[in-house]
Amino acid sequence: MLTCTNGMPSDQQVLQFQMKAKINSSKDESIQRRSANYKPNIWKYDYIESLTSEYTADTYKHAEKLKEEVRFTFVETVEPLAKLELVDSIGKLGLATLFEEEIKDALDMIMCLKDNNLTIEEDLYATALRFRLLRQYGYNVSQDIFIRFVDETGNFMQSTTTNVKAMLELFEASYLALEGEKIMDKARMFSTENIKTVISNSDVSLAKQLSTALELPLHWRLEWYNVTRNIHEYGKVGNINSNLLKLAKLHFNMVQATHQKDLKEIIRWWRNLGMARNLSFSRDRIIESYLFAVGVNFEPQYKHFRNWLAKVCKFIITIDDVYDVYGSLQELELFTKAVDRWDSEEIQQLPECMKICFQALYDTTNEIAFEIQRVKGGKSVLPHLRKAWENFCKALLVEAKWYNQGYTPSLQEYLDNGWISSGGSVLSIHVLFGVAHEITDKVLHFLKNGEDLVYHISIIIRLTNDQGTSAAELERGDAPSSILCYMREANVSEEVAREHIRSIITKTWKSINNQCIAKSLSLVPFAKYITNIARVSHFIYQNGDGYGVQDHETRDQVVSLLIEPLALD
Ligand SMILES: CC(C)=CCC/C(C)=C/COP(=O)(O)OP(=O)(O)O
Repeated sequence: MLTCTNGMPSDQQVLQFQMKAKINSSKDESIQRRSANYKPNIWKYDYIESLTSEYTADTYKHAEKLKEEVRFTFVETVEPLAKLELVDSIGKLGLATLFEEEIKDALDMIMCLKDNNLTIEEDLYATALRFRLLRQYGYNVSQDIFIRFVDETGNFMQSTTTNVKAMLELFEASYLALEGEKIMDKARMFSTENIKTVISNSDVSLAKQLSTALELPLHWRLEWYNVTRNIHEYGKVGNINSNLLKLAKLHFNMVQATHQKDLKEIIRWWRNLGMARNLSFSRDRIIESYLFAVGVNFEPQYKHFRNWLAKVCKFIITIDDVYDVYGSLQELELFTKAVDRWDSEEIQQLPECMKICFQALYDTTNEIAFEIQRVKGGKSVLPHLRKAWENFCKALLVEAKWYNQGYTPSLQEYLDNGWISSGGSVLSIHVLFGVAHEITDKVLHFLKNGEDLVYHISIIIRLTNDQGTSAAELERGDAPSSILCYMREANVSEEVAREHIRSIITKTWKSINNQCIAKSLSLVPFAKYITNIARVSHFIYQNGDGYGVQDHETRDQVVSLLIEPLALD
């Protein structure tokens, strides 16, 4: 364990830890390989491959009937606040993709409303809900709708604090802020403080609900990852349209059944590839990689997309382990060169497992490029995929060099490289091609046009990953993380550095909101799915290394999302 005086490691301590695990840079067999001590995979592939879930034509007919009933509920619901709550429930129950037109009609109508048409009694709650939903669906509503809750000093009025529901909704709304929106900054600080006060004075169940909200705002969460919990909560409260709840359960099970089929295919691919056997130092986490892909896009018709993305996640992690755990600097330089030239001749001098890794990356990427071409048609994507892997490996090499030299960069220097080593660009480019209907010039144009969005999403991955994994990495003596860089640069404790990193995450989300809302990028489907990458990352690293360590939230999420169907009644 790294023990620090005043919470801060000394230069000597940091160096000691880095040296303890330093890679021997010779290439002969006596090389002293490191170990990250990753535990073996916990999932029984045979069991997952044996899962069956049958949905008959009758089930589909029943779901269609329920859909019609819910459509009718949209027509019947005329009161604005009730309409907003319906749209909110539909999203939280994972049904938004079934009612896109109805949601658009409802929000178009809400967008045109004058504020005083909303229920006076629940004014702040209704206003905040309206703001959040409109921005979530890409409408550029102004922060000024909150002005009437603010006093002459610019602060939110204390009289609003008595309504917990309103405070919570204000908190959620504040995370859809754009850069420079002062009222929304005040809203975030004011609601956070008040919710903390309520937590200290409330019963266990309310305190838990509020603490969960404070941990991660809705805007940073994936609706699909929370769907079973929401179905359960709505069922408990009991004040929800029963057709909506029935449809949500049925829809969830039907989607889960398609995911199980995809997952079996991925498992077969992974087992045949034999990488887990040959690269035993690396994390054998194919199920978590598939969960990642489901988080980015769960919609059943995007089967190919999930297949490609799960493979990409798996390679990001494996290659990261090759650079962080296994390879000597000389070996990593050769590996990077091979990826750069896309040529297996370059790897002949490498250890067997690195050859296998390169060959598997090479074959899989060529296959994905070929399949994208076959399924979508249009321009060739291979040069773009290659470039993304090349940049990723080059960024990992920079980190390996820092590590070898015992060098800790400034936070900015670290981030200038770390956004690329986060894998954000590799993931985003596959998302872009994976959801496009055809690879046209317009799609390729997004590679330039969407650069800022990809950068900010990558920063979120990098920082959430560092928040979740830096403690273990520090202990192992890995390359520096953003937290260590800031601790050393600003000479502050780990706690202060973590707070600073959290504030950069909040700021980065505002830039993402700017891209998606102010520049209307959220109307482009790619942007929505690319943004989901950041949300998956928040989930995975929220309480530690949810990817590498399989005994926490990620495992529970795999079970509830991919393995266990919901009881229908
Ligand atoms: C699941 C996916 C695709 C995550 C993307 C983030 C990433 C590059 C993780 C690598 O593992 P790590 O935790 O060892 O990170 P690093 O070595 O980059 O700090």
